[in-house]
Order: sequence, then C-alpha cells, then structure tokens
Amino acid sequence: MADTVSPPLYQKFSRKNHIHRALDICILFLLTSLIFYRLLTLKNHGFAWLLALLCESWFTFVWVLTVSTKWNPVDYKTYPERLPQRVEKFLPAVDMFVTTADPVLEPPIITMNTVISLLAVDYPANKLACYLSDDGCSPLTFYSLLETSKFAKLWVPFCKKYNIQVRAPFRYFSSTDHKPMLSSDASSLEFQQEWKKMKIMWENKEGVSNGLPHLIYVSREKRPNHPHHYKAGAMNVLTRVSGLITNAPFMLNVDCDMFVNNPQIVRHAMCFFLGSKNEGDTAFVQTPQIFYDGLKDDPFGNQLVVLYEYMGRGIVGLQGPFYGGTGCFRRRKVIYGLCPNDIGDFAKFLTPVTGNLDDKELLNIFGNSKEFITSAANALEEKTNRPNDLSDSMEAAYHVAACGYEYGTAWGKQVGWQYGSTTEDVLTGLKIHGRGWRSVYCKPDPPAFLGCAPSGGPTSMTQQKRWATGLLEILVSKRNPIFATIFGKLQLRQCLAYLWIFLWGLRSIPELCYMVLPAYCIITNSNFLPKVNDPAIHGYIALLIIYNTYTLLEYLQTGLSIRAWWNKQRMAIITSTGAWLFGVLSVILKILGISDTVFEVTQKEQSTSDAGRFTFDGSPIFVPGTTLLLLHLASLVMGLFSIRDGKGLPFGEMSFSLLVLICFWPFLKGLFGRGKYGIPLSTICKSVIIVSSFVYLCKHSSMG
Ligand SMILES: O=c1ccn([C@@H]2O[C@H](COP(=O)(O)OP(=O)(O)O[C@H]3O[C@H](CO)[C@@H](O)[C@H](O)[C@H]3O)[C@@H](O)[C@H]2O)c(=O)[nH]1
Ligand SMILES: [Mn+2]
Repeated sequence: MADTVSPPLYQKFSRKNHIHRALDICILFLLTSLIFYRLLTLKNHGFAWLLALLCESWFTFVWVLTVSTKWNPVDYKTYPERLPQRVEKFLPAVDMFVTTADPVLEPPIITMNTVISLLAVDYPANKLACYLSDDGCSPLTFYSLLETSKFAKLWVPFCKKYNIQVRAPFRYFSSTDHKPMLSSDASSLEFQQEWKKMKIMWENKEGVSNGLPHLIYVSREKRPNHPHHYKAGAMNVLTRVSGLITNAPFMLNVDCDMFVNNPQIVRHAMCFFLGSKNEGDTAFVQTPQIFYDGLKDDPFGNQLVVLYEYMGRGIVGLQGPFYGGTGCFRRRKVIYGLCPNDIGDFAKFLTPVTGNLDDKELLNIFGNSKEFITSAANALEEKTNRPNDLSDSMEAAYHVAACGYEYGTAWGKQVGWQYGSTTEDVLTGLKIHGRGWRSVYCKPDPPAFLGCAPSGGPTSMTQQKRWATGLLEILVSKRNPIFATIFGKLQLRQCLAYLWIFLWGLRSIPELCYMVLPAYCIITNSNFLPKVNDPAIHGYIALLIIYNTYTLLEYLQTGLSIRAWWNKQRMAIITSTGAWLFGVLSVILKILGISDTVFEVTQKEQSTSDAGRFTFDGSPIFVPGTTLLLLHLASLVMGLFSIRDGKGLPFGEMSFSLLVLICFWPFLKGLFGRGKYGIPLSTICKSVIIVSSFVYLCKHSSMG
C-alpha cells in the first residue's frame, strides 16, 4: 500500500516566535496599566487627561486586534516539481484576467508586458486563456494588444526554449543580468528587431496559434446613469465573458502592472488546489504584492514587506489571507457563490447558489443569457466548456458585457466581485470567508508577481485614501465581519483580523487628537502626560522604547534597514492624519448622501527619477499635515517662552511635540521646497488660519 502514498504537494509550518509574543504581551500590559493609572487619577485632571484616556483606550483596543492577528504565524511550502509525473495531462484550465482602466495613468506598455508575461507562463498553453479588460476603451490599448499578440508568438517560444525566468520583456531587456545573453545570442537580437518592426505594422485580425494561450480583449459597455462599479464591475464582466468562451474552473487575476516574475507560479497554485484533501481549505490562493525597482529605504513606506511578514502570516494562520485584489488564483465556483460542501444545509442561509438549481433560479441569479446559464451550471460542477470556435460565443459575450445585464440579478451582491466598496477585493474575500471557505498564501522564490508601488506624495495619498474609504465602507455596511461571524461562517479571530484592517480609516481620529494634545497642553499650560517627577512617566517612556524596539526588530529580521523602519513609522503618521482622515470624510459624505465614493486609479510609472523625495499638490489631503507641523512649531516656541515666564518647562509635552515635528519632516522641507516639492501657498494659508484660530480658542478657553 505504501507506494500509493505520494509525497504531499504542499506543506504547512507554524512559525511561533516567543520573543515576539513576549513583546506583544509586554506592550499590552503597559497599555492597560496606563489606562488604569489614568482612570485612578482622572478626577485630579482636566479635559486633556480625559481625551488622552479615550485615545489610549482606542490604541489598546487596536493593539488587542493586532496581537490576536499576529499570534499564530504560518508558512506554506509548495512542491511543483512533484506535479508533472502525477497530473501533467490532467492539469486544470486557468483563465487569466488583467484589468486596465486608463491609458495615461496606466501606460499600455506596462499592461502589455503583464499580458506577455502571462502568455509565457510555464503551463500547457491549451489550458490557458488570457483576458484583458480595458475600462478606458482606449484604441491605444487595443492596438497595443494586437501588436503584443504577434510579438508573443516569437517571445513565448523563445522564453520556453531558453528557460528565461523573467518573461516580461521590458524587465528582461532592462535588467543587466540578462545583457550577456542578449549580446551573445543571435535570436534575441532578432526579437528586438521584430519588436521594433511590429510597432509600425499591425493587422486587423486576431490570430491565436496553437502554441499560445487564447488572448481576448474585453471592453465592456459603459453608459452614463448606469453604475459601472469600477474594477469590481470589470471583473464580473470578465468572469461572464470567460465563462462563455473558456469557462476554466480556476481563474487568476492581476492588476495591469503586476507581471509574472516566476513562470512556475500556476503550478505552485495548483499544488494547493490539487494537493488539498479538503476542497474547502482552498477557495483561493493569494500571493503577496511585491514591487520592482523599490526605492532605497522605502521613503513612502509602501513596500508592504513587513506587513505581509507579520500581520499577513498571522492571518494566514487563521482562516487564510484576505483577497488582495491581484496575484490571486481562485475556484470559479467560489466566485459563483457556492459554499464548501462540508457546511451542509447551513449553506442555504448564506447563498442562493445551493443544490440543483433549475433554469429559472439560475436566470434570476446569473442574468438572462441562456448560454451563460448553461456555462454557469457547468462551472458549478467544475466542468470546462471549450467551444470549437471562439467566434461562436461572440454574440453571447456582447450580451453579458452590456451595461444593463446585471439589473435584477445577484451579480455584485451574492455572486461575483462585490459592489459597494472601493476595496472590492477585501469585501469579495470577506464574503468568501463568511461562507466558510479558507484561503492559502503562496510566496514562492522568486516572487510570483511584481508591480509598481506608487511614488510621490499625491499618488501614495490617493491610494491610501481609497483603501481607507473602501475598508470603512465595508465596516459600516450590512456585509461587515461582525455579522458574518454571527450569522455566517467567519471565524472569530478572522473577524478580529478583518476589524483590524477595516478600522484603518477611523484610526486617524484618535491619532490626530493625540497629536494635537501636546500642542494644546503647551498652549493652555496644562498637561496630558505625567509630570517628570511622577513615576508613571516611566511607564510611557518604557512603552515608547519597547514599542519602537519591537517594530525595529521586525524590520531588521526581515532584512530591512533602520532607515526603512523610520520612514515607515513616519509615513504611518503622515498617511493616517492625511489620507485616512479623508477616507473617513468620504465615507461620511456617502452616508449623508452627499457624494458617492470613487475608485481613483493609481498612477503607474516605470521608473522614478526623483528618488523618493516627498512631493505635494494642491489637494486638501495635505492640509492636516501642514497644520500639525505649523501647530507644533508654534507650540514649541510658546513652550520655550513659558520658561521665561517662570512656569517651568512642560517636559513631556515638549518632547512629544518635537517628536511629531520630526515625523512631519518631509512637510517642513515642503514649506521651503519649490514646484512639486513645495507645499502650495494656498495649503499653507489654510493651515495658518486653522492654527491661529486654534491657538486663539485655546488661549481664550483657558483664560475663561
Ligand atoms: O474603474 C476601474 C478602476 C480600476 N481598474 C483596475 O483595477 C486595478 C487596480 O487599480 P490601481 O489603481 O492599481 O489600484 P491599487 O491601489 O494599486 O490596487 C490595490 O487596491 C485595489 C483596491 O483598492 C485592488 O483592486 C487592487 O487589486 C490592489 O492591487 C488596475 O489594474 C486598474 O486598471 C479597473 O479595471 N477599472
Ligand atoms: Mn497597483
């Protein structure tokens, strides 16, 4: 019997770290002790003390969520080399989706490289199809794709023949590692020539050869007055169109900038899908978002490496990683609303897609395309339908891509990508977890996909604002994780992990208050921190030291620099008080019915010349930061004057104030910078007005 037991395709390791756990608890202990201290001394102090208590209680709550999320980190290892001898012939089909929305913010050259890298993955080509969704409906993108399909005919065989690792041509040709090969090999020169040649010529006929995966361009119908639901809407159209054409039981989606960096990635993902004993464990396989050409020491704090390493791995150890919007493989039937088998009758409460649905039920759920209903019924049983000729499905494809198709159906609500949040990804993943599925994390070496991280102040801020907005939209909706735990199958600690991320936006308010407190105290000559001779001050100093040592340790253990750690600490504050605060505001405006939230596309750049200097624009998002900076400058000056007045130096408050000032250093430079490096005069004026009114009010109230 022994020889029938084949080695596993993947393994799970738990990665306990006792030092981290000890520090987690130590910080929690300090935080709670300080809350008790504040409660006991509340009656001797005024408003500032109470506000500090409220803020610190919030910080403690967030810390509890953090610790619970991080507590059980888990690693996975995959063995794709064990696949071939077992299932090569039976490898399932995969539909691969790329979304692009704007040919200016997302230059077609970037998108095309992603498409080519997908066409070139190491997987039987007849099992693959690549769909490009163009929300910008741009002729430029369309013609680029035509060129790309021809170039791919040369490029893909070349990559496979020479086993090239990086199969996105712009990365391949730009990397110095590959240069020797380039010059010594005649055929690669030929490719370069062909590449140039194809940029002038194109043919108005799509050609798909046997050796290449299908390549399909999709630009859905959009009309004013028909909500198109941004990326989520695009993904649902892709799901339906691909359902009609190839209907693969598995699908992969990537953002237009996330090219394949590891050609084995589909096989790695299949290790999970084919190797798991219980199908419910692997609704989707998520890879981390990693970026190429990252700026030195991550000046914008957006490389996410440490976030994935600790919070991410922790979540992996619970019900599984969140869906991160890109670099994710999933079962088609999961997206069609199915629950895992093992939850039995309970599924009826969680989804309309259960048991044997008749045509009428299918029609109500999936819309009125006969062809699509047939394909959906197949998909729910994990059957692929391969039409003889792609063009047979074209008419039906137009029908399901029409802007009115989803009216009255379950798309965006019960099936498909979920609508109503600008972080449709996290919401869609939450829905899946709420139905009792688990997900897995796949981080092969070399990294599966690489994309561009936003650079510059405005781009980073726009992205962070969208995230805070979308996450908060979920929290205040019926689809929040608390309901999913009470009424669904979301596990309690997974719910806490979701809460941790959904609260990002709201964190801006206590953080902002806490940062205003030292200035307020200096101006009104009050205090919110214990005096220097009060032993309780040691609690605060200990907390500051331990917390920072701990976060620094995480950076060093991940192989990052002290500078990167500091940049992140500082950017966390800049982001929170700027982008996240505006995220909260846009959700409030949505709730009040004043304006709806918008998915603002992130600018993608191939390379950045201005090496990480913080940039600004006229957006109000920079007002809070500028205001905090000016406020602390003013309060520090006033603090120094208070020594002259013989009132004694507010030591704690002034040190805190100085710390805030250091965090906003990029803004201080921005006061004197020019052009995009400078804070616009209008922003400075607004901040001056706010600071003067604040100082006036504080003085007035403390005197009255
Ligand atoms: O109307 C739209 C808007 C966006 N997109 C596409 O969505 C993707 C992500 O947009 P991007 O501006 O790059 O957002 P990021 O902040 O970089 O993306 C992260 O956050 C998003 C949710 O906020 C997720 O959808 C992404 O997968 C995730 O990488 C891109 O391919 C866009 O082309 C569309 O297809 N249609
Ligand atoms: Mn992106």
